[in-house]
Amino acid sequence: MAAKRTIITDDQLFEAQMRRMKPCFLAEENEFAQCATNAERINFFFNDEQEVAHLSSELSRVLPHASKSNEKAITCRKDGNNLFGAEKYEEALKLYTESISWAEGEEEASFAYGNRSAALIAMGLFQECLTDIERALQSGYPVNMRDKLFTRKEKALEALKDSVPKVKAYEIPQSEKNDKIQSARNCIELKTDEKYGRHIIATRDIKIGEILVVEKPYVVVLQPDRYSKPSCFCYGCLVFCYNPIPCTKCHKRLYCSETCREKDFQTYHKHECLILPFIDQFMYLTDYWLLALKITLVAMNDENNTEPGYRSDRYKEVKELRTHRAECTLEKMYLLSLFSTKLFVLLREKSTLFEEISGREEIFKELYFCNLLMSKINCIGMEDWYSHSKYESPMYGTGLFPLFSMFNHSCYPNTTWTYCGSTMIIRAYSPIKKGEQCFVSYGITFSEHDLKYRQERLQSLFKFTCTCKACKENWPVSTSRQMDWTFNKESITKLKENIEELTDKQAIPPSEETLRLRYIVRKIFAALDEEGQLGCDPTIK
Ligand SMILES: C[S@@+](CC[C@H](N)C(=O)[O-])C[C@H]1O[C@@H](n2cnc3c(N)ncnc32)[C@H](O)[C@@H]1O
Repeated sequence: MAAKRTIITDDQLFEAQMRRMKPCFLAEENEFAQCATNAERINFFFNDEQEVAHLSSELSRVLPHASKSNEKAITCRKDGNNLFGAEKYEEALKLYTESISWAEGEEEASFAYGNRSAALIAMGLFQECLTDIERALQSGYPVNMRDKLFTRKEKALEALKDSVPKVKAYEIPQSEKNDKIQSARNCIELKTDEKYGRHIIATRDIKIGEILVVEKPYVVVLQPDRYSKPSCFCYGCLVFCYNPIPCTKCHKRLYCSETCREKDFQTYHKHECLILPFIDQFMYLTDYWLLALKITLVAMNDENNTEPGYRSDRYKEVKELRTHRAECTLEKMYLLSLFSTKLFVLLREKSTLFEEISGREEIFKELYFCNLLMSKINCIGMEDWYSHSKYESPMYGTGLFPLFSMFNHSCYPNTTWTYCGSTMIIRAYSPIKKGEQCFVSYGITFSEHDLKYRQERLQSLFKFTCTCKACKENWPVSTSRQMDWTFNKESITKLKENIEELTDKQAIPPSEETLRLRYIVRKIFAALDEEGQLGCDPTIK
């Protein structure tokens, strides 16, 4: 969903394809309209021999890139050594990671693990250093060179002796867990009515800063920008780590641990890995299509947990998320089916997916198409506020959070969310009274966008007319940009005067100072979560 809640598909690319395909659509429109199910729509192309032959020949012209190469591994390791010699440890570390991901065999990788452990200890990352020393030893690091690893190990152990482990993740305390909603605190409930569909209601007064939800995603994917160069983001769970390990088959995907690698490989990457060398050639297959593929593969292996209540970790809830299928034009369905077919031909020719799902192909096609539509309404671009400066975009991933998807939109929302790795934390952004609905913003707020823009966007993307207070009363957009705020005595005094307004009085429309304060509050939430330093009491006093 736009900006913060990002639309995953590249709309302009899609529009361009629509224009290009218009004559084909018009020629086949009536025949295509006869298809009754999503699977039939995909089969309209998938069973068309001419179409498939054309796609296959496109594929046969593609030269796959090398997956592993010792030559590249050695070059990266040597370049890393030069940077290490110049005391540029962080840059050296990246090259050692690259060397590890290119290495064809364990022996070559062992050298880079050993060297990376030296960069890690120099950066004060003692635990990571110890892990890499173990990896180097297990991969066959030469016996006659092991002494320096053992010396380094002793130093790292010594440094770790008095350190306090960091709290890495927040969990809702057992006594406050919601017994009907898996990822929620016991201060909200799920309701349904005609105007809002399903929505979230506060079951008691909630103070600003209180945590409402701590939700693990059903599926996440890493933003291409974060894996195109070797970085420190885990492809499986998106956490930041300094000493990732690569997929054993390709150099393109890195993981925080063996467990994460194995889990991602078994559910998804074993198929993706085989089509990766070809995927760049099919520019229309953006990460949006791969996300829908990942959701579908996870769903096909869903063990059908029958526990009562609303759960974030099963397909039953995902299947019931909105798709707005009825509002989708025939032309759009035509194009979505055609593109899905292209992905399926690629998977059939280059991966073992279709053999594995033999007998369940039609279910797969049906689910894939639904997930494609559903992702657009429900998946969310994940943004980090602090660590992104080195990357092209603050977006580091895209995720599907089923409970988050139960929150409706307001242009002046009373909740906001941040991330700790791939876990989402939703907090009260203003005080919420018992019985009030909890809203998030779908990236469209009254302070940034005027009423006309908001209504048009929300209608075209999410198919509803917003009736929040800001829309009904046509509040003016903010005159000063929130980003312009700077810390100084005067600005802090002004903000202090407005804390009461933010926490108790709720002036309507809110003043510029209150808007700034909300912005700062959100930054504080993000800083707490990104650093993984959430305390025991998540309420701001
Ligand atoms: C992510 S879902 C939210 C949950 C949804 N109400 C449901 O029943 O599944 C987004 C959809 O909810 C509806 N929606 C969201 N905010 C709304 C609002 N303020 N008023 C009415 N409908 C809203 C729209 O249909 C939108 O496409």
